[in-house]
Amino acid sequence: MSTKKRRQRLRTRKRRFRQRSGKVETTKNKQAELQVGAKMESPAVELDGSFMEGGGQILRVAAALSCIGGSSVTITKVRAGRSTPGLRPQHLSGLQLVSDMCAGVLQGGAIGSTDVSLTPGKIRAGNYTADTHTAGSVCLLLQVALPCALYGDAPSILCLRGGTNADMAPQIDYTLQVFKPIVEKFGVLFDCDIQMRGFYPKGGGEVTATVPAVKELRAVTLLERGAIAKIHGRAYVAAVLPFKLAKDMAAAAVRAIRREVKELHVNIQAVQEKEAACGNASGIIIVAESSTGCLFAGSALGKKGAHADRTGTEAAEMLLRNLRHGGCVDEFLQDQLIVFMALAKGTSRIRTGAVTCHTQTAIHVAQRMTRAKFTITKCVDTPNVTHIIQCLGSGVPNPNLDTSA
Ligand SMILES: Nc1ncnc2c1ncn2[C@@H]1O[C@H](COP(=O)(O)OP(=O)(O)OP(=O)(O)O)[C@@H](O)[C@H]1O
Repeated sequence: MSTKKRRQRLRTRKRRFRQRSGKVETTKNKQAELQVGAKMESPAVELDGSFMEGGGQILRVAAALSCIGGSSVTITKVRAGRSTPGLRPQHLSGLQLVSDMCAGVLQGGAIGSTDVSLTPGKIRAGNYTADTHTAGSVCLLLQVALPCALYGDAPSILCLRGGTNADMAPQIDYTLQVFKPIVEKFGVLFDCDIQMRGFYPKGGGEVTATVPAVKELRAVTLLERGAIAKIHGRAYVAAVLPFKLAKDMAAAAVRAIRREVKELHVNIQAVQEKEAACGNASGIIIVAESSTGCLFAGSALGKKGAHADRTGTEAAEMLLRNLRHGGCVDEFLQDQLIVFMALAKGTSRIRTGAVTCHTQTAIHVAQRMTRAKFTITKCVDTPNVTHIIQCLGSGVPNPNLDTSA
């Protein structure tokens, strides 16, 4: 027998002996210990779904942080603040998606359910599909799944189906032009392709997001607004709606913005969506960029019987409202950044206008689910009143990636 083989045999014998005497950690033992450890470190959390905002956002923030942190979460009184309480298709598909991504156990996962719990397992990278089968927002599916995908062991590909431009949710253009460049500052990199736009009531939209895993997220400081340097936008009509509606929306929006912002050229493109759109719809998104890289948006969707002018003006007024306050993010981005602030390593500071109820709710959930600590400071600098949301993040490293590499 060769020396090499003899040594190998000896090592095997020694290991068997240590196993019998309980001195060695087999992979199985290690996993069991880790699981017990994870459970001990991450106690189950119970959340009241009617708290403050009382809507779907509580579910998304809680489920994403449960997946990443390993603590099970139970949410009672789901969406009690809404006229149709309980899980709707978008919320249910989002929960099922993250449950799949972390090989978790989802209880109460049914339309209308008002009590739901998620017991997460380990996040596994892969190709995942979620379909709301309605016009439920694909951007809100991304909102719950993106943080989880970041904590996988490799890149994940998410195929998300539903509405790309839905009401009361980010339009996909917002996700790509406002949300994406800002979360990149935390180290959140993803690509997103729009295969098909989908609208109310049919849905039928599809986007594919490719999300690389991260080792950890970094803290972000956004305190200086700078000057508004650029305003551009997109007014669209899809399918059989006349192109004139898009032009009218764009023109009305430009007129409204010009009343307050006189020194900048405002470029809003009118677009007719043809092949890659499912259903009749119209809408507009306008984005303003500041000299320090802050991004703000105003958006609106055309409604049956409403004039295109009205839709354009509505989006412009939303944008102007967000330009007036002097903060560095708009009223929607605030709440969408809370999860990343909570997960990041170090202290993030973000100047905002009035702190929204969605943001306060997200902070409440993030503090229940992680060790992150948030404070909000009001700053009066006449005529502006802004707030600084500060967060000492929990600095959660990705346990699924080899951080020594
Ligand atoms: N016009 C908009 N532009 C960008 N983001 C938006 C816009 N409107 C809403 N959002 C974002 O969409 C999310 C909506 O969360 P919310 O919980 O209200 O919706 P939901 O999941 O559809 O649940 P519910 O039906 O209970 O309201 C928030 O993150 C909010 O910031």
